[in-house]
Amino acid sequence: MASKDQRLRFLPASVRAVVKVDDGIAFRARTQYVHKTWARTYTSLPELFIQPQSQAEIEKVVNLARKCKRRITTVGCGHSPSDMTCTSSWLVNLDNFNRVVSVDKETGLCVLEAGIRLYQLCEELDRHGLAMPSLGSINEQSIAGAISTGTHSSSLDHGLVSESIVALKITLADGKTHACSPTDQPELFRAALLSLGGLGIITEVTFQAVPAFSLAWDQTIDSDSRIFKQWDNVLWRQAKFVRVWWFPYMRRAVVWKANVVTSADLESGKVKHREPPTSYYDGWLGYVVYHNLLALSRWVPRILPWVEWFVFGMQYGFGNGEKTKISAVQPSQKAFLMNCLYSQFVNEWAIPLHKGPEALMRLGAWLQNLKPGDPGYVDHGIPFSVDGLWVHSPVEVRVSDTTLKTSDSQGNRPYLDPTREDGPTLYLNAIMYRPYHRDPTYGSTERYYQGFEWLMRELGGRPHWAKNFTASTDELQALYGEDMRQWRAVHDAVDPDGMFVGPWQRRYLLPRCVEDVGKADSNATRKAEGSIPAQKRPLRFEESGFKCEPASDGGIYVVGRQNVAVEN
Ligand SMILES: Cc1cc2nc3c(=O)[nH]c(=O)nc-3n(C[C@H](O)[C@H](O)[C@H](O)COP(=O)(O)OP(=O)(O)OC[C@H]3O[C@@H](n4cnc5c(N)ncnc54)[C@H](O)[C@@H]3O)c2cc1C
Ligand SMILES: O=C1O[C@H](CO)C(O)=C1O
Repeated sequence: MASKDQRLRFLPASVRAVVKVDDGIAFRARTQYVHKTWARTYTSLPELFIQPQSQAEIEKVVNLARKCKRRITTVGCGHSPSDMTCTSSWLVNLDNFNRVVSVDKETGLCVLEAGIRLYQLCEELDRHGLAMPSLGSINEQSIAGAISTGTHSSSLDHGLVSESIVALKITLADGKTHACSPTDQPELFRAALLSLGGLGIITEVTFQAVPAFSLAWDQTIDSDSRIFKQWDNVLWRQAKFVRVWWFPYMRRAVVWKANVVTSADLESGKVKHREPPTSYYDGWLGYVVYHNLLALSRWVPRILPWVEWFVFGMQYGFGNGEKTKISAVQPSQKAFLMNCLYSQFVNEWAIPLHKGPEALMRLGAWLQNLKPGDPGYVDHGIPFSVDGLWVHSPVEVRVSDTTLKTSDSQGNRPYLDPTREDGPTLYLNAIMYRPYHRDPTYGSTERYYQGFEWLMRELGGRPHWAKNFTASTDELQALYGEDMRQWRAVHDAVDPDGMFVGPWQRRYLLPRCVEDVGKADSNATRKAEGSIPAQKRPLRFEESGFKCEPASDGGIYVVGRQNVAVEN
């Protein structure tokens, strides 16, 4: 193992002098760590990568950062598809602060160190006859990362993952760890429940688990017109968990639905666990075929409607209805999971549930360039050309209802919750894959998302924070109104010097700020934004004072500056 001096040898001498002081508490930091997001879409080179193993070590990191005037970004496992975990300053990761502190089998309340991954949590809960009430598509995320972005599953009986958090602890810029809950510092609690890394380091959560359960699920494929007819009364209420993948060119959709199997039925043997049927095409072959067809479509994008027909026909069947049905019975923590395939861009918005058929019909009419008289034609109204635009499949269609278990009055609704406060929410997630980590045909993702976002905005949508949306701070302020002001008020009180404001947080959460722009490094003097010569302005993300360059292995290299968190 490299000595501490070796691990820190690339630090500026002034910083090295501060972090080397031995006070008996470990500082597990190293330089030259390359941070890549899961999709390898974004890369950055933090000055330090730090993996603390105890609360005291976490507090020490914050105190040292303050002394060294460094900003802190926290990363879970980097599964957020955006550059929200990219920094050139200090990157903190709690993979080694991931224990289960306590489990109460009777109440289901568990105290967890915040770095625990969801798969570790599910395994640990299962040992105690407990489970997470619901899961999204994967179980890789850290619990802190999942709640911090508003991660959700698909069920009208559930809201965000954060609705299962009944209390938490967060280490703030003062270097102290604060406890909060709906009754203890409720403003801090509501701000921290969905905080996008911008408040402090969440170190511990109290999680409400439920008795372990299995799911009996089935999956069928049908035409979207039939699905739209059932939308309001049947589709989303026919089972406890329902999720849909919509194929814009074939105008078909896969409907996956699952109900809880009673433990009595499992114990008596009336219902038995069984895996779904597989065909020769599932698994490796289907994975490789789709990947290579997507790669080919980078050069010949017009094959994409055919690829959609072929790939999903091979996987789910070319017909519609009952004959396409498959089913299984699995423990919940397995049944929820799906193979999310390849590196991807994802742009997901939350709109009112009842607007779903309109949204998909208009999106379909736009993407297919339908004309009056064509089957499925509606006036989409999207003011962007679709000429030469071909997109990937599917669009994920999911639901939640955050009004059942959270509210302002109960003190547990996150200020930055993007879902509806007046009823069920529909999420539409537009996926564009990056085959072999290469972007789709030049400009196609941007144009797809331009049209998609325009429609989502028109239908009253708000973006999923983790994904690849475009919105200005002013727009987000308008979309969240008083809630955004409340979040900022908490932020300004607990992090007045912006220690936890990385480039992403600056870009989206705080009012346009001139202080960073023009700073080349920590010694640079402040400049008013207006005084920066045009040619020196970074091309993208200019309000964050960062620039982004193409990375040599695909994706974007986020180049930052060692911004000081506190002025001398
Ligand atoms: C394949 C795939 C499938 C996905 N499926 C779903 C899905 O079904 N539903 C859904 O809603 N989303 C989904 N997502 C998005 C994913 O759930 C979120 O991006 C989640 O935040 C990732 O967790 P993470 O641990 O990787 O966090 P990161 O991406 O590392 O971080 C996310 C945010 O949390 C902050 N953060 C992390 N740890 C802490 C901490 N200890 N204290 C304070 N802040 C912290 C970070 O600073 C950052 O702002 C999916 C993403 C992928 C790549
Ligand atoms: O962001 C996400 O990626 C997967 C889809 O591939 C998923 O379900 C998300 O949410």
